[in-house]
Amino acid sequence: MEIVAAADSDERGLSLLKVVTVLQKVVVFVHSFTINKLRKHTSQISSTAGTSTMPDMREEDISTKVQEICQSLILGEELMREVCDRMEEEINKGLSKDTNPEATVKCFPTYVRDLPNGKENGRFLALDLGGTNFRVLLIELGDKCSMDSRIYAVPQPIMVGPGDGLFDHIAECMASFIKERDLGDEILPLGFTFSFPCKQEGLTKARLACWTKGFRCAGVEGNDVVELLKQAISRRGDVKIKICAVLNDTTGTLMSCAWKNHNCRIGLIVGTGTNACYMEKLEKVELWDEDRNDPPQVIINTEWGAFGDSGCIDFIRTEYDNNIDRESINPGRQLYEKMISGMYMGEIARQVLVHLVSQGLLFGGYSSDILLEKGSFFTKYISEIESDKVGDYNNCRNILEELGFNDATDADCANVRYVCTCVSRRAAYLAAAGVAVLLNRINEESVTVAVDGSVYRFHPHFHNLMVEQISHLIKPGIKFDLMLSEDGSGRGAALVAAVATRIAAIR
Ligand SMILES: Nc1ncnc2c1ncn2[C@@H]1O[C@H](COP(=O)(O)OP(=O)(O)OP(=O)(O)O)[C@@H](O)[C@H]1O
Repeated sequence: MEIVAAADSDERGLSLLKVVTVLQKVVVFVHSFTINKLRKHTSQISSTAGTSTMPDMREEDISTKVQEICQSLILGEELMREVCDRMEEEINKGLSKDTNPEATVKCFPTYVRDLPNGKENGRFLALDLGGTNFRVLLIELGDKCSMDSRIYAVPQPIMVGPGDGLFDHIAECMASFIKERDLGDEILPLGFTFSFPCKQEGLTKARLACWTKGFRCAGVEGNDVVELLKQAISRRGDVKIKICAVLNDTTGTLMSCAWKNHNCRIGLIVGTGTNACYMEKLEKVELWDEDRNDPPQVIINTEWGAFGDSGCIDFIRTEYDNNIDRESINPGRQLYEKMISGMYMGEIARQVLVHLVSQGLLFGGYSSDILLEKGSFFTKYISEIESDKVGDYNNCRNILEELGFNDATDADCANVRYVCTCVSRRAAYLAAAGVAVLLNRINEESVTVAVDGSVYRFHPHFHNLMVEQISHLIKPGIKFDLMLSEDGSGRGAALVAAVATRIAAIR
């Protein structure tokens, strides 16, 4: 009796399932029919409007609803100028003695007072820690620069484990590099590129202010990272080096470019994180309490990734930015960085895509499990999708297949591309706002900005978008160019060490 009843209810369940499946199909059909109608309607509206703010794509392919949802990511001229004004205010706060303790853009003086003259020479070691990989480099400066380097992974448990573990790992990689190249007998000068916010107290003393970019090693914040490195080296006892300088990758980028380009005054990174440094007149650096002799200037490491942590750019932040911040390992911190850099851009795009799906505006309203996973939409996908020619969705389709969407329509692809375009354009414009503020401060007739980082390097339009926006925001009469700076963290570190040695020899 019981068994029959169970079979009965199973059958009823199955029939119910069939009805639900048919209903779902009807809903999907009606839904995509409605969306297509809506798209046709939108394309008429757009073509009569005759304007396109996205020259690299056909805006008429994008539904009004999708455009409305992405509107919060679009920054018009007025907003951009407001961002610049607030960045200017925050930099002034960072440089002034009274306001620096509460400032979010810390503007740390780097103790690098001079740029290379192009005649630097010798052999140097460099360590580069600050993002996705850790590298050890051997650099030979002369007429040309030759470099030998090796990349070492920093395993995730080390990134969030005890500080000693991190520095032991660095020392171990360095020891194996030195051994492999038989450099044991030479005491080589070393530049340590450590690209996290540090308060420098000298050219070889840098206290970590706070970890960023996914690192969180205990016992390092507040301590001198050069000292921690020295301790790790002495724990091993098999490495002989002379640490000549600790620097940030922005400084390395600026120095590396300035080696041959004497107009270079700004270093910019748009990679895992974002940051910039620039050459500032000492008279504007109230914080500076060392000698004010020639040269009366110092490179300032702005640490602008933290711009907005005071709430001053909340007026442009979106629900997607809030979600990303909330789910990050450093909520409330590095808010400007979280809108710009490679660690977050893909995730911003994913958040928007998931929202569009939930509104029934993408993929017939059905997501894939992969798209719902945090971090599944890589920032490099944005570059790849935007590299497709207008109207061609080759890369886009491949990526969507990787994400579990095998039947994406052209309209889906156009919408995905539109989202990517909005996210990358906003990132490029925001980075441009910061650069424009620095150019206006420097106020020289012609300035080269040295840029590094995979987002700037590989995104197909990032450079052009930045140039376009900087041109709008700088004072008339200033000329600038953005130059890809090759290997700031290696060659730049060697150059800082070389310039420091030169200055020390003169004094
Ligand atoms: N093709 C690409 N287009 C856009 N972004 C990319 C691309 N490839 C990698 N990225 C992003 O660039 C970031 C890595 O940048 P980069 O290679 O400059 O690393 P890094 O030197 O470790 O970072 P940082 O300079 O901030 O310390 C990652 O977040 C990654 O998502």
